[in-house]
Amino acid sequence: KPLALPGAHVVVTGGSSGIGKCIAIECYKQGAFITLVARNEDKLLQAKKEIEKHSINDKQVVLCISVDVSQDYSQVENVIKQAQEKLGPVDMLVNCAGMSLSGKFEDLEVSTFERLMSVNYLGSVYPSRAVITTMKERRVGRIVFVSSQAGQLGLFGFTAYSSSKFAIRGLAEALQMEVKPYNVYVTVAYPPDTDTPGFAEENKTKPLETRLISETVSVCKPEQVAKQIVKDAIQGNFNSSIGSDGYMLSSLTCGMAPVTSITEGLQQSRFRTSLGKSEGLMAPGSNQLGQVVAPPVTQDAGPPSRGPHSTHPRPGAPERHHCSTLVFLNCRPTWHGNPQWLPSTTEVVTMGLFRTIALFYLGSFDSIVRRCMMQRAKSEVADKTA
Ligand SMILES: NC(=O)C1=CN([C@@H]2O[C@H](COP(=O)(O)OP(=O)(O)OC[C@H]3O[C@@H](n4cnc5c(N)ncnc54)[C@H](OP(=O)(O)O)[C@@H]3O)[C@@H](O)[C@H]2O)C=CC1
Ligand SMILES: CCCCCCCCCCCCCCCC(=O)[C@@H](N)CO
Repeated sequence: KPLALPGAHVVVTGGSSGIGKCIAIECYKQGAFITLVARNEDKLLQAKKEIEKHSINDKQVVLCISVDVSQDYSQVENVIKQAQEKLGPVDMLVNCAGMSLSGKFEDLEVSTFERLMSVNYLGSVYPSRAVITTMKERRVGRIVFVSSQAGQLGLFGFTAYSSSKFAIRGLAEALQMEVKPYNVYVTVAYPPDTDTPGFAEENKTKPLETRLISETVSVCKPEQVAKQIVKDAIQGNFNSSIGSDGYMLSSLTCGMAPVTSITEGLQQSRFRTSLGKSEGLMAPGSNQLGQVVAPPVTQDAGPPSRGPHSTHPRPGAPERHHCSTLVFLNCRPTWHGNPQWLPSTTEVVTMGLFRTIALFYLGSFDSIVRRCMMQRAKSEVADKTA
């Protein structure tokens, strides 16, 4: 059953900026009471003012509490207690506080690994640990973790960041298995690069390779990311991703992630919609080094009508389901168990296609790395001769 946001208490860590702020706004617009958690008090008050502009009734409240979520569990526990005293038990916790630092493995300080692990990982453990008992007792709750596409695959420059975002997934999978019988649902979001103050900050020190690789997929608006996350959290979907590349990444890296909702299977319809917009995967263009990074298979830019997701059967093909959500749902009708556990032929074919596309991406990432290396070698020679 979807969580009803009107009157619900939503705690958003990292709610004073970027994606977290947009999530808070999205929930507030739907009638929730909000607690914002972050360190800087000025930013918190600023965000509170901005969020309050979107109120839909005069009872709604935005509470701000300043704390570092990565430092001391008892502090975080206290903050949650304060929030619950003022606004009642937490219905939804969004762990969005986080940061990114990139650089080559040997250039990153050892302390950076510790820092990212404590902010991104422990900073998600502490608030979750502080709300879980009450959620289980009440048989109500949503816990959202904000990972990243870089939490689904490791990329050049992200040795410290990716590992801290991968850790979140292990936590989330194990936790979901524990709390599902108590009607508490966990969501992990894997956003792509998103236009936020944090992203601008990160870009100041990003290695060229990391930037070029990231540029093969487009930058998202935080409002769009927030909308998707809130929607998936309300539904209780374990996975939350954006766009056609996000969908493919999630399919390819799903491992044995829990299937918490039938509507998750319906993501197929979303995939078709995002392909139709011909963004991301279909129009990556070329990068700074003048090299086309689009995998060859996507060059014709016409998969919505010709890809394996077409709802129109090829001429002469036997007619199958007239279901737009073909991939996950065309299970054999004689199957008496949960149809979700049985892959269809279409799904098997689709996964093969995704894997093939992924190999093209990986190939283009390798050549970006190689070209950057050669470019550097060249300019070093030029510097010496000059
Ligand atoms: N933007 C992007 O491209 C992507 C971002 N993400 C993830 O989404 C999340 C939000 O990112 P984004 O909106 O860009 O980030 P911003 O830097 O814009 O916002 C980060 C928020 O987290 C708070 N915060 C940071 N560290 C702490 C801490 N130790 N304790 C409490 N609060 C903290 C900040 O407030 P304050 O500094 O005052 O504490 C701020 O409110 C992060 O986890 C990020 O890794 C994932 C994929 C892509
Ligand atoms: C078949 C599948 C193909 C998929 C291709 C995937 C391409 C991946 C590019 C990933 C860009 C990294 C995003 C990290 C965002 C982030 O977390 C930071 N911006 C944080 O601030």
